[in-house]
Amino acid sequence: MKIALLGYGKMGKTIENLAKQRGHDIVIKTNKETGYDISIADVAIDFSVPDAAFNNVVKCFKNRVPVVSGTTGWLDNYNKAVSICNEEQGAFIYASNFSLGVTIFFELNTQLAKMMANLKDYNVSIEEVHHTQKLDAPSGTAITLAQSIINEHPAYQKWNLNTETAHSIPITAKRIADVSGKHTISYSSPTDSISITHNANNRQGFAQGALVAAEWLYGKTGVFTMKDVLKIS
Ligand SMILES: NC(=O)C1=CN([C@@H]2O[C@H](COP(=O)(O)OP(=O)(O)OC[C@H]3O[C@@H](n4cnc5c(N)ncnc54)[C@H](OP(=O)(O)O)[C@@H]3O)[C@@H](O)[C@H]2O)C=CC1
Ligand SMILES: O=C(O)C1=N[C@H](C(=O)O)C[C@H](O)C1
Repeated sequence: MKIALLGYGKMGKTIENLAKQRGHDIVIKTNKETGYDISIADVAIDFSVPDAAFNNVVKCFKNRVPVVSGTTGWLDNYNKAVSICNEEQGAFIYASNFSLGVTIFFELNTQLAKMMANLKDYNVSIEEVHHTQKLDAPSGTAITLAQSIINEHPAYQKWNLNTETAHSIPITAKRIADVSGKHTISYSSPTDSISITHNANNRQGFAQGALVAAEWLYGKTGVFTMKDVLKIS
């Protein structure tokens, strides 16, 4: 496939290397909003910055170029993007975390929240740790995890960053040099605790998941998730 990389930073470069190994051609790599013709690409992969992602994906929809986006911190505009994608008959996959392990971890989190829903002694908390260049906090992955718990657990209605309030899931965000991404969900009672953790050893897993998603999306129309790509029911 001819791939456009919208965002050529840490992730863009990691995806470029893996895409070449998988036999793809990189026809656009850009850190800017303008100055390229997106229609020459078979598929676009957006790992840019929160302020740019919405415009990047809309440009792809309007040019009927399927687009995979992993950029976090722009999800207030996600529903608008979905509407435009459907109007323009585009193709779109967004994931706050493309690693195959996290796609499974999201399912474990949902199942654990269901099991904990009636156990009033346990309080949940989320911790995420990332490298110091990360622009957004909490991470997109932590927000996805919190939202799934809120959907399943009657005690929680919202999440809070670095503060604890009633009916709220506390999320702690830590920034430590060179950490690719670590997420832990903990349920603690006065007598014991249960934690599940996903740790990204490097960025290869995110890149692999994004490329698998792009290969799957090519030739399709509609809005999908990684559960569709990996056939998780
Ligand atoms: N979903 C997932 O699995 C993952 C998501 N991410 C997310 O992906 C995003 C990128 O991460 P990462 O590569 O580490 O970040 P980087 O900062 O290394 O790269 C982002 C790049 O986007 C560029 N950029 C700025 N404006 C635009 C624009 N208008 N169009 C295209 N590119 C632009 C920046 O250029 P300049 O420096 O010149 O401003 C920079 O090179 C983040 O939001 C991060 O949270 C990261 C890893 C995994
Ligand atoms: O910025 C990053 O690096 C990452 N961002 C994503 C997020 O915000 O969840 C995914 C991953 O944890 C790496």
